[in-house]
Amino acid sequence: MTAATATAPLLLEARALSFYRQDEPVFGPLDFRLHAGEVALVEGDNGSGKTTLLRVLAGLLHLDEGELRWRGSSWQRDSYSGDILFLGHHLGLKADLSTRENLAVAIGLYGQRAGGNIARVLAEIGLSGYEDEPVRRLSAGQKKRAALTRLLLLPATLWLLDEPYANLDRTGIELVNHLLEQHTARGGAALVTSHGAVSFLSGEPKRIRMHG
Ligand SMILES: Nc1ncnc2c1ncn2[C@@H]1O[C@H](COP(=O)(O)OP(=O)(O)OP(=O)(O)O)[C@@H](O)[C@H]1O
Repeated sequence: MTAATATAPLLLEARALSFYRQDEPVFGPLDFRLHAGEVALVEGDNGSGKTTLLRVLAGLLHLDEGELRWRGSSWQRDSYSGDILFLGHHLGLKADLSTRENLAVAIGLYGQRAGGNIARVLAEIGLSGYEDEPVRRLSAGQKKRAALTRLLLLPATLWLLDEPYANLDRTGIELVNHLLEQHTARGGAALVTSHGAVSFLSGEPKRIRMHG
């Protein structure tokens, strides 16, 4: 724990988490803590369970063993779902809707951060001129950017980002790091998986190792 996190509120605590498929262990037992203002890099080989862990935390898979606590209370999926934003391999975009329409759907489902503005956010994310383009006509990197706009508009405290840098060019990678910095500076936290080299703009992330 750094001096900064020593005083920051504890958001997420995982104790002896384990997950099995057909009685075969996928990961665990795993212990970690995440404070407000922290980014944790989830590390491990292909198939070590990084995506599975994020899906468990997002409430999409049932936890087999262990305990999860959120802000000091026992983890109840329904009670903190609005606090969590999961960005997975499948970006959760409707291909026939425009980027603007996709964002409106996400806001309708999860609410909107105070002061959020769709047009401004699309410009900030580098999608000016593509606001009304159906998502199926966007490049892979533009689709990733369209998905990332949710980070700017939805009100979550904990971001679960599975390979957020995939398909992004250099400015896109810097953009993700900038979003992470903004988010942690206002008390948010994030768990991030990445196979590529990650250079955080400042500081070193905490590391959660799926093996050893
Ligand atoms: N839908 C599924 N059904 C059955 N097994 C699955 C499923 N999804 C993943 N697995 C298995 O669970 C294990 C962990 O997969 P997971 O995707 O969590 O790994 P990962 O660390 O994210 O991998 P990668 O680095 O390749 O993205 C793997 O052995 C995988 O084969």
